[in-house]
Amino acid sequence: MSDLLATLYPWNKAIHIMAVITWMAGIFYLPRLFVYHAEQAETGDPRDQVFRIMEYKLFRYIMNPSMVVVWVFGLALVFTPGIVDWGMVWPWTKAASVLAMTWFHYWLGLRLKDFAAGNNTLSGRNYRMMNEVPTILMIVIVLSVVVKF
Ligand code: HEM
Repeated sequence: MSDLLATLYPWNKAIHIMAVITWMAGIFYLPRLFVYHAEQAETGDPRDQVFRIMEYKLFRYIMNPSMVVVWVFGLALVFTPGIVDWGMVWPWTKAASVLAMTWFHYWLGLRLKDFAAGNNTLSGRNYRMMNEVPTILMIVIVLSVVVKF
């Protein structure tokens, strides 16, 4: 198994990075959709329906599958011999940040359900502020895996 993971390492990393790109595209875009949904579309308005469809499709068909692929191939990299040294700091900062990113993903899913039920209580400003969360996490993750402090 270890030999197979070592052989597949560059492929697993390539797939991991491709899935990261698509997951992050959704993670950054969905809160922006929520900003405009909260500010520009009253419940029942035709624009409300369009936002609901855009948000649902982005979450269900892009973000959910991408997140699963990121996790599967990320864990394959973790179990590849010689890749992660748990005596260093970077695997811990990366692990904490990816768990927080995953929490953020599910938090967006809950807000999506609020909009779908006409129960959104957050303002455009709230969503703008929450948009900073994945930005900070992404910076910590990339520094962790590239600088490897
Ligand atoms: C969700 C669970 C995740 C796990 C378990 C995971 C795990 C890993 C591991 C073990 C590596 C290999 C590091 C190496 O080859 O030295 C890696 C590479 C990488 N990861 Fe993740 N990762 C996850 C999510 C993410 C996320 C959310 C991002 C970006 C926002 C990300 C960005 C990267 C990048 C850019 C690399 C390539 C680094 C390089 O080779 O220079 N990963 N990941």
